[in-house]
This record gives sequence, structure tokens and C-alpha cells, in this order.
Amino acid sequence: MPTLPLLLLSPTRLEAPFLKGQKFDFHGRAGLRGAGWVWLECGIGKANTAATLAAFVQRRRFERVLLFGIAGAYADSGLQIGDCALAEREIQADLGVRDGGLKGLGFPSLVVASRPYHNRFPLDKAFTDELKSKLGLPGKQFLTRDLVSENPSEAHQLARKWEADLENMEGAAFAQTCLWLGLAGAELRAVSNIAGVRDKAQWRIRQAVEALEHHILRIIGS
Ligand SMILES: O=C(O)c1cccc(C(=O)CC[C@H]2O[C@@H](n3cnc4c(=O)[nH]cnc43)[C@H](O)[C@@H]2O)c1
Repeated sequence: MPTLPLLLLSPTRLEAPFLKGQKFDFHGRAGLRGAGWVWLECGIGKANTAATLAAFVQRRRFERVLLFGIAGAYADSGLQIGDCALAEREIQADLGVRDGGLKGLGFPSLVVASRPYHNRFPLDKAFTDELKSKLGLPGKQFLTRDLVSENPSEAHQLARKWEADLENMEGAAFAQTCLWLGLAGAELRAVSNIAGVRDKAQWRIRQAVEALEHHILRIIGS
């Protein structure tokens, strides 16, 4: 059993309104301390996420880190609005050449224990499997990019090209940072919208956050 607190990250505090704990501030990011867990807002996007996680764990000990938040589901993923899933792996879709990603440039973005990683980063298998079975959730392929899909056709092409189920803006940076620093990382997302649908009237952020609340409170045992 882990004795160190679980580190929880979410891009914004709007994705974690249900967490109650002792407030703290980390370089302008909101944080909370609870019994057996610490939550930190990491900011939207890859640079915010990687920098915040790396800076925060530099002087604090954690073994397990869970990124959670809302996401867009690709139409053929089998996921509906309000559904949750855990990442089996994250795809960094912005790096390298259009056809071939970083392999097309001929070098990896990360090497850990002699293994090269280009655009695909696995989440920690043991931690992810434990959460899948505890929460009864599926494992899916998550894709991360800086720009959100702006129409169904763009979303469809990305999903097909990368064989991805779900789109977000932080996860690949999180997975890469966890691999690099030797942290056991898992990622839980709730579907707030269908990727490529920009009409906010069709988004269900509250429903997605309620789904996150259900699972996160089970994880931290509240
Ligand atoms: O204005 C838009 O068209 C638009 C489209 C998608 C997402 C946004 C956001 O402001 C949310 C960014 C935030 O939430 C995650 N997220 C949620 N849905 C998606 C998505 O379909 N594609 C990418 N990211 C999504 C993301 O991880 C950010 O943290 C606005």
C-alpha cells in the first residue's frame, strides 16, 4: 500500500469544485491538501502541465499522480457525453512531421531505460489497471494537442490517423513528465463534448464534472 500522498492534478479548478481541503498557493496555482492526497491546478495546455508537475515534485515526494479533467470524445470512440475513461496511453499529436510524427524527424522526444518514446506515452499500467477495476471504467487511447478540433471532419481525421478515442490538451505532457521523472501516472477524463463540436450549447461540463466527482471521491475515499 502506498504511504505517500496521492498527487491529483487538474487543468483548472472548475474541474475539481468537489474537493475540500486546506488551501495553498504554488506560484499562483491553486492547491488543496486533504487526508492522503494533495490537489494542484496545473493550468491548461502541455507547457503548463509539464512545468507545474515537474516544479511541484522537485521538493516533495510522491509515487502516484492522477491527472483528471474534462475532454472531447471522438465520434467513433464508443464514449458518450458524461462517460469517463482512463488513458492506456497518450498521444502527443503536435510533434514532428505531419505524416510520421517525431519518428519522421529521426529522433525520440524521450529515452527512459534505453527505450525511445516518440509521440506515444504509456500511463502506468499497474496504477491504471487498479483504477479501471476499482471504478469499472474502460481504458482508452487519449490524444493531446494544442489546438482543439474545430469541426467534425478535423476530429474524424485525427481520430483515424492516430487511432484515438478522446481529445484533450494536457495528457501527453503529463504522461511524458511522469515517465521521465519515474512517477506512476494515471489519467481520468470525463467526456464533456463530442470533439469537433464547437456549439457550447451542446457541451455538458456540469455533467462531466459530476462524473469526475463520483470517481475522484471514491479514489480518495471520501
Ligand atoms: O471554444 C472551443 O471551440 C473549444 C473547444 C474545445 C475545448 C474548449 C475548451 O475551452 C476546453 C479546454 C479544456 O478542456 C479539455 N477539453 C474539453 N473538451 C476538449 C476537446 O474537445 N478538445 C480538446 N480539449 C478538450 C482540455 O483538456 C482543456 O483543459 C474550447
